[in-house]
Amino acid sequence: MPVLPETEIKSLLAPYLSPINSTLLSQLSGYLDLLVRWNARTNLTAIRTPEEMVRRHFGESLFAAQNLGDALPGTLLDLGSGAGFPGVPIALFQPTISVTLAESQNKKATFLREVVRTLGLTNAEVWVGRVEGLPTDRMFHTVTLRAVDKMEVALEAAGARASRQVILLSTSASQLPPGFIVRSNIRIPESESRFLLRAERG
Ligand SMILES: C[S@@+](CC[C@H](N)C(=O)[O-])C[C@H]1O[C@@H](n2cnc3c(N)ncnc32)[C@H](O)[C@@H]1O
Repeated sequence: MPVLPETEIKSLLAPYLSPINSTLLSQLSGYLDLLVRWNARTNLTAIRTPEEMVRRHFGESLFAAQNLGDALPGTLLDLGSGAGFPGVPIALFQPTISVTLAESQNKKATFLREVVRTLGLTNAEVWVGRVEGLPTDRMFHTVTLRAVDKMEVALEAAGARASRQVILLSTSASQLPPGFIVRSNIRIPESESRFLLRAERG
């Protein structure tokens, strides 16, 4: 039995992504099952209910994927991916992008590998470790950041790896990596104070 019926996942996601195709819906359902099961024994996310996981984690990530659309070419680094947000939903939504999920905590990286394997995500790979440890010449068109602690340090690492743009899913646009300019800043649905910000290399 899935944790939530697909019809319920679809209606919870409606403010963030609509319409939603049946392949994506079934992949998200599989992802949710894994997340709930793993989260019961190892702490991957502080959000505990499946409904909130769908709204907050899947919804915000898919909202970014849909709104950025053509602005998401080539390669993407999800810095501090945690349980896969926003990188995994973006990889599911846009199979033409090659996504690297970077996560320094082993238990979360192990979960990410399981997600990639179970969902058959051929356009995603997992980097276990801090992004600062990636080969120095490894650059990405886009770097995404969501809820990463020590934002100043994370922004510097993001700026060093992004050849084109950084995407922030956060409460504030007060900080950006040096040399980047805000191109768009959209409020996330069902939230008063969370924004999807895109900043390009100036
Ligand atoms: C609060 S979690 C958020 C995870 C996810 N982005 C989300 O929105 O649910 C932040 C994650 O970033 C990881 N992290 C922080 N700095 C990192 C770095 N420099 N390289 C790789 N992972 C990092 C931490 O291990 C942690 O799992």
